[in-house]
Amino acid sequence: MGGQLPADARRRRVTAPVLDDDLRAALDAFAARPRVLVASDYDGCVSPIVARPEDAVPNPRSMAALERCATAPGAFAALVSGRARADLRALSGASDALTLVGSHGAEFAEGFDSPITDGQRDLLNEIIDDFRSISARFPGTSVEVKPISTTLHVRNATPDDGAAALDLAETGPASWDGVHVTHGKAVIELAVIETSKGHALDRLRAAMGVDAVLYLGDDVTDEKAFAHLRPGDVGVKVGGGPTAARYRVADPDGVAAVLETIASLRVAAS
Ligand SMILES: O=P(O)(O)OC[C@H]1O[C@H](O[C@H]2O[C@H](CO)[C@@H](O)[C@H](O)[C@H]2O)[C@H](O)[C@@H](O)[C@@H]1O
Repeated sequence: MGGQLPADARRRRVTAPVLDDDLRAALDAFAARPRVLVASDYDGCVSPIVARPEDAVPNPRSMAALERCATAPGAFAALVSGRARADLRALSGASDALTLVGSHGAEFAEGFDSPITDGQRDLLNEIIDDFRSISARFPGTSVEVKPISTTLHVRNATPDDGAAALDLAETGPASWDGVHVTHGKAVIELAVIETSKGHALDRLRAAMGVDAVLYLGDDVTDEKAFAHLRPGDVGVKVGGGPTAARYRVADPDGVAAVLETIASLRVAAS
């Protein structure tokens, strides 16, 4: 039939998106560096975006590839997520070989750099109360509570209700002193300390002593990570939208293809 791909190519498209030549060349060069860190965002990258945050299961191909990277000589692997670190561990099922950073880059295995003050704890509780009042008014919205932040989810609300709920959050607690605002996919998130996935990558780069970093991300918060990449690093934006990343894949299957490629190259090299 005119224009139809051969059966093996159709199968390949479903199971393994082909990486474009520029990205494939960048991955080859990256994998040849002596010490590397392979890091990815979780939601929208290793896991597809789903209706309920608690249902965000990982793509097993991506997790297997990350685990292979983590145990290959000279390679490290990390998940850097907006999730609470404990939730990230539970959802991803990551082994201890993987480095997990939660709370948008602020929460490491050792905890936070400095514990939040009593004043910040009170502020967080006020924001949570306000979010809960907003959520009670708009069906389909929900509130996620994390160690230093809270998220108002509107994915399951009608467009009008979602917009109204977000507007109340913006004009309410998002405008309070000491509150740090992150916009995401059908969410607004308010934190009581500043967070940065870019600073998290800097810290991992120094601690691991790596020559290059690969980072995959799909959301606004990942732009802080892309902004901290250096020559020889590889930034991969997942999906559409403006980005500072040089490369792009379409979706979590593309993420799996990137991670499997790096894992195979590193294992083959060893
Ligand atoms: O940095 P990430 O790992 O990408 O985390 C960002 C936020 O992800 C979660 O929310 C997003 O994914 C949900 C599940 O697919 C989806 O329902 C929601 O609409 C998305 O915004 C998570 O719940 C947040 O806490 C993270 O900050």
